Formats: sequence, structure tokens, C-alpha cells
Amino acid sequence: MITLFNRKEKKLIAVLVVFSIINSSVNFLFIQLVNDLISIIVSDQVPVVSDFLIKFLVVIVVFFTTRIAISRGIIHLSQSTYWKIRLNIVKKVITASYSVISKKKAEIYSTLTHDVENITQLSFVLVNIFTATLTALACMAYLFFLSSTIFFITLFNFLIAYSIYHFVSKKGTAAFIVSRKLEENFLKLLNETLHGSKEINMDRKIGRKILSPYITGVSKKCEHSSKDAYNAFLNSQVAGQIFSFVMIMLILLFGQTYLGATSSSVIKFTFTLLYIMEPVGNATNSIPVISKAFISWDKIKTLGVTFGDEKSNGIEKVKNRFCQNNFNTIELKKVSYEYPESNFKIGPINLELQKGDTVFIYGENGSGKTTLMNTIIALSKLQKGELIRDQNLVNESNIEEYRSLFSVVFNDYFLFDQFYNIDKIVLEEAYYYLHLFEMSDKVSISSNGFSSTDLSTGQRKRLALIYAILVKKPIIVLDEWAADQDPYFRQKFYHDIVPLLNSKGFTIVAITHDDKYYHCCDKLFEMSNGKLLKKEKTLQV
Ligand SMILES: Nc1ncnc2c1ncn2[C@@H]1O[C@H](COP(=O)(O)OP(=O)(O)OP(=O)(O)O)[C@@H](O)[C@H]1O
Repeated sequence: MITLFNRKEKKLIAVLVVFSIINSSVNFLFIQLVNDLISIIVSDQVPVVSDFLIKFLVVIVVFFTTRIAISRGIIHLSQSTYWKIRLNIVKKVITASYSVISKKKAEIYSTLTHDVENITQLSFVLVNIFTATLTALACMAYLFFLSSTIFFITLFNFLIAYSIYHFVSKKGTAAFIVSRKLEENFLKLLNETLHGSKEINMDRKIGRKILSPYITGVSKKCEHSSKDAYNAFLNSQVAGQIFSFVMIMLILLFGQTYLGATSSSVIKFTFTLLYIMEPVGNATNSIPVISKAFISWDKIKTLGVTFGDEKSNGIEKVKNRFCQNNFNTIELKKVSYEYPESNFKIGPINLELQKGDTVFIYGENGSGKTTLMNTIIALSKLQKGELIRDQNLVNESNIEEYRSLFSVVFNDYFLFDQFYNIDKIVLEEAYYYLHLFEMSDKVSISSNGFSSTDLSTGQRKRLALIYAILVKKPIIVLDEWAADQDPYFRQKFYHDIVPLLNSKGFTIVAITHDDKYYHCCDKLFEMSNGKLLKKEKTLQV
């Protein structure tokens, strides 16, 4: 759960509350000052200008000083909250499991942009509402003092107006919830458009189709529900204003004759009502912002719950352990994994990896090789069976440490801009691998990262493997790494690089379709429809 404010900020909020009370009080004093002047003027007297000017000056100075202080405080609070929530979400994204993140990308984007912004807007609005409420309360007390009968009639009208507002604004909130959901769909489609821009360039039909009916459809629906929401709020605002005008007219027409008020009270009453109409109107205009902020806050909380808190310390736990962390054996005992979405299942699988092994896994497309790999490296949560490292069961408490044994080049790998997980790069070693992978004429290496990643697909994959080696985790896992390499380099990889890495102490697990090189491993397995079969490597040569 996100803690919105620290102790210092809570103190600042307390100060802002005090300033708001002072601000509302002087606001109220101003109307009293004006009312006093009106009384003097309607009774054909001449006011003592210096008296009123001094009071006016005090009121105006205090009003604007507190107003500026409140605004600055709010800007500080809103911006620090904005970035705190954003960082908190990113932190959760970094520590959450891959399976959760891969399904929640659009939701994360819309929360990071849309929802956090809505919460920030709320802080600006809350101050207006708070000061308007205080001013209104002070004015209401003043009205009571002027005429209790008219005060109760006014109060009754306010309550009716509020009930109508409350009823109608429920409709508005419901429409905002719909539009928030649609916003997520919009971002999902936008994401597809950005990632598929090459395909769209090649075939504009995809672009046209995704634009209409999909993106246009979602944006139209979103536009309609937002309009419905704002209209609902607008209707209730208008209803509130009509009530106020009716009230003022009734008091002016019947205040003296039927309600027993003096002419001076009626004027003061009317003036006070007119005066509070603006801040109260502004405050009610801000209700949609509050409504959206509540919806967004719910979203942020739900997203936090989805991520789960159990791994929130994962990053800190494995810090700096990469080079020291090692293993002797890893065992999979009766391990199974099933995708609920497709009902595809692997297992039960028994497998033993020993330090220094070179293991190749081959098999038909869709036979479950990547699923098995994700299970071995504990990227997928274990559903059935046991994962054992050196006689120790891998569980929630040691899973991060277990994962840190593996350096993986996924089939759909991502090459980061910088060497985030290498504390100190040994340039000599880095250049040795750059030469080995025949990339030294294309790329140079600094302590931050590779000089460029704008390379061919095969070349980028070579960098990904160099990076995986430099991280120095004991097990290198490769998912069809050689598939993008030319025949010459593929041979170099299987004949020279794999044995070299092996001689340097790396354990290698590779998924491969290169049957020509199946003999280059110690242990060969076939994955067949979710089952792992041990194979004699000579059979495949
Ligand atoms: N994210 C997913 N959600 C649901 N089912 C999935 C998912 N990923 C894979 N599958 C199912 O698991 C099966 C095996 O997929 P997997 O990626 O493990 O195969 P593979 O042997 O690595 O194939 P390839 O050689 O094509 O990479 C697929 O046929 C599919 O039915």
C-alpha cells in the first residue's frame, strides 16, 4: 500500500489547514466589511474612510499572503505525491513477477499517466473546496445572526440542492468509471499500433482497420461516456445555481413582507448569498475532479494488490551477489506447468543439471521448450513438483537468489541501453569477447554499455550474449540463440564459443533446432508434446 505523505508532509498539511482557516476567516471578514459599508451607505451616512481602508488593507494582505502560501504548499505536495506514486508503481513493476506484468502493460501505462495525474489534480481542488466550505459555514452563521427564519429556509434549500446534486453526480461517477476502462483499451490499441508500425507501414490496411473500427470505436465510446459524466455533473451544478437564484429572489421579494426581516438584513442577506455563490460554485465545479480521483485511487490500489508485496525487497536482497552466487546441482522433480488459457501442459518432468554441463533441448514448435526453460529459471511460478538447488528446496524466500544463477538470452530478448547489473566492467575482458564475437569493428564498450545497438538482428543477438557472459552468472540459458546467425558464425558458436564458455566454468542450457550440432553438448533432451525425453546425442549427428 502506498503511503502518500511522510511526517514532514503531514506537518505541512496541518499548516495548510491552519492557513486555509485564516484565509476563509479574512474572506468572511471582507464580506462583513462590505456589509457594514452597505449599511452605512443605505442609511445615508458617510463612512470613516481611513478606518475602512486600514481594515481593508489588513484583510487583503492576510488574504493574499495565506493564499500564496497555500498555493505553494499545494504545488509542493501535489508534485511530490505525483512522483512518489509514479516511482512506487515503477518499483512494484520492477519487483513484480513477469507473468503479472506481461498481462498488465496497458493498465500500468494508463495508471502511470492518467490516474496519477488525476490524484495530483485533486490536491489543488481540495484546498478550494476546503476554503469554500469554511467561508460558506462562516457566512451561514452570519446569515443565522441576521435572520433565523430566512436562514432555515436557505438551509432547507441548500439541502434539497445538495440531495439533487448527490443523486445526479452518481450517474456522472458511473460514466467516469466506464470511460476509465475504455481509456485502458485505447492505450492497448495504441501500444499495438506503435509496436506494429513496421507491419502497418508495409500494409496500410492493418492501419486502417485498427483505426476504424477499433481505435475510433473505443475513442467514440470514451468520448460519449466522458460527455455523459460531465453533463451529469453540469446538470447538477445548474440545478444548484437555479436554487440559489430562486432563493435570492424569494428573499428580496418576501423577506421584509412575510419573513419579518429588516431592509438592511435583506440586503446583507442577498449580498452574502451572492458572495458565497462563486466559491461554492467553483467547489461544486470541482466535484468531477474528486470523482475521477477516487476512481483513479481505486485503480492504483488494485494495481498494487495485483502486483503483490511479497517480492518488494527482491532487488535489495540479491544486490552484488551475482559473482559469488554459484551451484553444484539443480534438480527438477516431477515438475509440471499448465497454461490455464490454452490448457497446454508440460510435465511431469525430472531433470538434473550439474555444474559445467552443456545441455541442449530440441523439439517441435510448440512442444514446450520455452515453457520448460521458464520453469527451470523460475520465471514462471512453479505449479507442481519441486525445484531443488544443492539439496535446498527453491521457495519464495530464496527464489530471487536462485534466479540470480541464470543469465538468459530470451528468444524475444531485450537489450538494455546500459550495463545495469554489472558493477564494474573489466574492459579487457569485454573487448576479448567483442573480438571473439567479431563485433569489435562495429561496436565499442564503455563502463556504461555498448556504444551502439543499431545493428543487424544477428549482431544484436551477439551483443546480448556478450552481455550475458559479462554479467558472470554461472548458468547461461539461450533460447534458439543461433537461429539468427549465419552458417559460418553458427559453426563458430557451437564448435568454439560453447566449449570456451564451458571451459571458463559456465554451465550452458540451450534450446536449439540446429540438429547438425546436437553432438556439441554433454546432455541432449527432446521435448515432445510437453514431455522431456533424454536422447543419445550420437543419434542426432
Ligand atoms: N503465454 C501463453 N499463454 C498460454 N499458452 C501459451 C503461452 N505460451 C505458450 N503457450 C502454449 O504452450 C505451448 C508451448 O509453447 P512454448 O513456447 O513452450 O513452445 P516451444 O517448444 O518453445 O516452441 P517454439 O519452438 O516455437 O519456440 C504453445 O503451443 C501454446 O499452446
